[in-house]
Amino acid sequence: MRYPKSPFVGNPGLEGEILKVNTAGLAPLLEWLCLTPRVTTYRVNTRRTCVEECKRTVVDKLAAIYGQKAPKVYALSRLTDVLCIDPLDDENIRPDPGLREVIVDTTCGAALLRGAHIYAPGVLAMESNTQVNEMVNVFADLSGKCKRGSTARYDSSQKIFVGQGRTLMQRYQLFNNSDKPATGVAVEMQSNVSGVPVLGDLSNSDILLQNLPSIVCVHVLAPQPGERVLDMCAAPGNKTSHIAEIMNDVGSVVALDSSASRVRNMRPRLCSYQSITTHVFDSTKAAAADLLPTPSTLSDPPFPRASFDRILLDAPCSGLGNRPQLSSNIKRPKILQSYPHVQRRLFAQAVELLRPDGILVYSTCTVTEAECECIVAWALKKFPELRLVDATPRWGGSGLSLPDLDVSKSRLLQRFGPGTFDGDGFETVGFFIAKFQKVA
Ligand SMILES: C[S@@+](CC[C@H](N)C(=O)[O-])C[C@H]1O[C@@H](n2cnc3c(N)ncnc32)[C@H](O)[C@@H]1O
Repeated sequence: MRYPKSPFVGNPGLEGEILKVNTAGLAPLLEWLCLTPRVTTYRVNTRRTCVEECKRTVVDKLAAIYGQKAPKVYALSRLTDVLCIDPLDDENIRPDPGLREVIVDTTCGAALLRGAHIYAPGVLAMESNTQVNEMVNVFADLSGKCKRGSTARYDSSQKIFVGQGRTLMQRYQLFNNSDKPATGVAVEMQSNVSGVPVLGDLSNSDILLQNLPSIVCVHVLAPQPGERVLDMCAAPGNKTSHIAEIMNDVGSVVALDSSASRVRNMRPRLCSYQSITTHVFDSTKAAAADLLPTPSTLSDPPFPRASFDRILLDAPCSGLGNRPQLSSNIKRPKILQSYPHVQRRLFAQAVELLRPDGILVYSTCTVTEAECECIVAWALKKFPELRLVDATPRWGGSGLSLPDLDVSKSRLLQRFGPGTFDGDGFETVGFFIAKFQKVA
């Protein structure tokens, strides 16, 4: 089967929700969402190490796997904490008819195309008699109809070839019906059709696997040592740690998230930063108009008005910028329509909490007008005290223009989408960044 040209096959109602004004861009956008960003990026914790040091480690790992064919690893001239890994040159692999098959769902398939291995919960089906250490063809099931644990070959026109791997587990370990589901790598990928090197995730306290726009986003916020910074929707904390690193861990970074389990999971990773405090808190209630700033009111949410120098609102969103998207989990327009409501509520709190002259960055990992440019247009109308400022450093393209957001304003935004290459010429996931300053 051919790769899909839209993550919403057969769902025109949903497609219609994505770009309502700039409809000419819709078809290229949908096709682009299905494709894999082929450059892998890591953010380097420059408080602990440097890009050159990490580069040496990654180069050695790649050489051990790919020898002479190892892809290029390089730093970026304008972002001093990013390490990039190019795709392999000649990945033109096809399914080998002599091999047995493993089937994964589309979420797992997307991760494999970006260089991951298959973890046990990701395996939907493995043919009977597959042995440990056996090479297998790996397919992703686009239809969602493959039965978990099935033993027969999954004959479907709706499966796409993703790559080949070597099994580390057998069927009885994967589908054992016990209270303790299997964990760990089930199939170690050897190759994939995207050509993204199969490294798994090398993240540790020195480097973090992170998409380039997420790294750019915190540079746009540009926090300064000694400042008081609020990260309103912080979990899993990837941008929170970046904020603290740029501030040299000096000042105060307050990380809020409404999900208790997500905060619990991010705490161990953030506890080595002196400047970060984390709270389980609903940020739609983060501002308390009647509080005066005192050491105690500043330490726990809700917070007094105008009590932060900078605020990052990396809002909950439809996540449609994630690439590749072989088939979207969002099936109904109503779900898409629900996000702007909470985004506006969070935004209104951010404006209250920001001090005069302070900086607010609004970002999403999605591509819909309603969650990106429309929120900016709404905010500029609703809060005359805000002015839009240039979202630099710039790696994505301009925002889209709308009837109430002219080109002079949309140029200040940063949208990562089809055809918007960053300075070094590679494509990323979809993302949106807007930067505001509160007029004193
Ligand atoms: C896009 S994720 C944030 C990613 C994070 N900034 C990072 O880079 O690691 C959005 C987060 O918003 C949280 N969230 C949703 N509604 C919220 C609310 N009302 N208050 C605080 N957090 C909320 C979700 O639990 C989720 O963790």
